[in-house]
Amino acid sequence: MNVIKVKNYDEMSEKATELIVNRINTLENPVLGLATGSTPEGLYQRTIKKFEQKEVSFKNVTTFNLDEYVGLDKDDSNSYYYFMNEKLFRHVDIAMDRVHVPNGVAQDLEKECMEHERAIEQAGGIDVQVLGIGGNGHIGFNEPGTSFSSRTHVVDLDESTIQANARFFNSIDDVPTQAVSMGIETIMNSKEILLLVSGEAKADAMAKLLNGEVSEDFPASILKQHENVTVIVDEAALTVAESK
Ligand SMILES: N[C@@H]1[C@@H](O)[C@H](O)[C@@H](COP(=O)(O)O)O[C@@H]1O
Repeated sequence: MNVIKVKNYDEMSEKATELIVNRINTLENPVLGLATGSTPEGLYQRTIKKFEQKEVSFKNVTTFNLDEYVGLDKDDSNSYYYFMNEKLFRHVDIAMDRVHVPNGVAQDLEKECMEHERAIEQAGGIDVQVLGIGGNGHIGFNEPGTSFSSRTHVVDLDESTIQANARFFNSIDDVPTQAVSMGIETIMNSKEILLLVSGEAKADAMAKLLNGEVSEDFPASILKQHENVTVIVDEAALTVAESK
C-alpha cells in the first residue's frame, strides 16, 4: 500500500480529487467504483468544481457504487442512490444510464447482486475503486467475518454499523438492518484502489490496518494484498498507529 499522509480532511480530499481527475482524464472509458459516507464528500465537492472549471468531464465515465441499503428506494433521502445523486451525479455531465447503484428494493435481491457483478464485468472491470473504512474495518458493507472470496451479496449490518449510521436517520429504528454490497473479491478485482481515512474515529481502524494481520476479522486488511492501493490518511486518523 502506498500511504500518503496529509494534514487534515481538506488536504485528503484535495489529493484524492487530483488522483481521480487524473484517471478520468487519462483513461479512455473510465470505470469508477464509488463510495458513500462522510469521507468522500469533499472529494465529490471538489470534483464538481473541477467539472465547472472544465477541467474534467464525466461524458465517458461509468460508475458502480459499492452498496445500498435494503428497503430504501432511489427517492428515499437516506438511500445511497439519493446521496450520490445529490453529492455528485446531478452536478456533472454523467449519462445516468452509466450509473449503477444496487437497487435496494429489487423484488429479487439475489438477482440484483448478480446483475451488479455482470454489469461491472461488461464494463471491463473497475479502474479505480474509492473506499472509506468503517470503525470495525468494514469496506463497502462487508462486515468482520465476511469471506475474502465474497462477490456482491446481501449482508446483515453489524450493530456498530447501525449505530454509526443512525446519525443520518430520525431514529435508530429507521436504520435498515441489511444492505446489498459488493463483495471483498469484487473490490479486490478493481485495477486500482483509493482508500480515504480521516479523523480520530478511524484511528484504531487505521492502526489495525497498518500494524495488524491480514484476517477476515478485519476486512480492510485484505487491501495489503492488492498491488495498486493508495491510502490517503490524515494526522488525526494516524494518532493511534503512530503512538505504537
Ligand atoms: N457503507 C459505508 C461505507 O462505504 C463507508 O466507507 C463507511 C464509513 O463511513 P464514513 O465515511 O461516514 O465514516 O461506512 C458506511 O457504512
